[in-house]
Amino acid sequence: MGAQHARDTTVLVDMDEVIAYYLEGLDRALVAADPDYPLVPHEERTGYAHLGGPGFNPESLAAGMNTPGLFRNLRPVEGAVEVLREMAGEGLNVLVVTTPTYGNPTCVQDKYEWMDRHVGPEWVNRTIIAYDKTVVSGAVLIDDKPSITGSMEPSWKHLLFTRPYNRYVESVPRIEKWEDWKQTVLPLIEPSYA
Ligand SMILES: O=c1ccn([C@@H]2O[C@H](COP(=O)(O)O)[C@@H](O)[C@H]2O)c(=O)[nH]1
Ligand SMILES: [Mg+2]
Repeated sequence: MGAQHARDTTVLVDMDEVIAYYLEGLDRALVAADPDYPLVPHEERTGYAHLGGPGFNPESLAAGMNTPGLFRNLRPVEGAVEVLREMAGEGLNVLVVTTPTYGNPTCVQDKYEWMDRHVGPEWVNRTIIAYDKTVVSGAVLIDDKPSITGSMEPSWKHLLFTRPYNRYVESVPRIEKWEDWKQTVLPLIEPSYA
């Protein structure tokens, strides 16, 4: 049996900070692990890895990141679930691609359960949990991380999902909010969709 979808019509979508508010959940876990943890206001984050204020304790950060259940309780980003369904409804092959937190004992299961609960059971097997996103084939990857590298030359074009800490990045085309998906995603995929 041949492949059902062409790479050219495959849209890859990141999870943390793109469809689910990871940092909100992390802040809750950090304060629970260490009530004195110096949280960084999200608007003041200067980079992807800026997860602690002055004098933060790396052990507290690890305890927060590895808190069981952290990934199960994240709030969906406004419009994200609707757009995932809308893109799929337009015939695009939509896959969610997300990096796990290795030290968090429930991260992988939580991510699948989150997809089941918020997007629908048919999306569980559309969810790829991978450290190396470059091995996943697609036309576009919508991701908030400014630089995504791995073992391969990616097949996809990176569309940067705007978050406060990546607003200084100029080298990557961006999508500001989910309602802009048609103007930003469609021109990067098969011309017949644009
Ligand atoms: O601002 C952030 C957001 C996430 N992380 C860590 O990365 C993974 C998820 O990575 P994706 O690139 O969104 O797939 C998350 O589990 C955290 O461990 C981060 O360090 N900073
Ligand atoms: Mg992300």
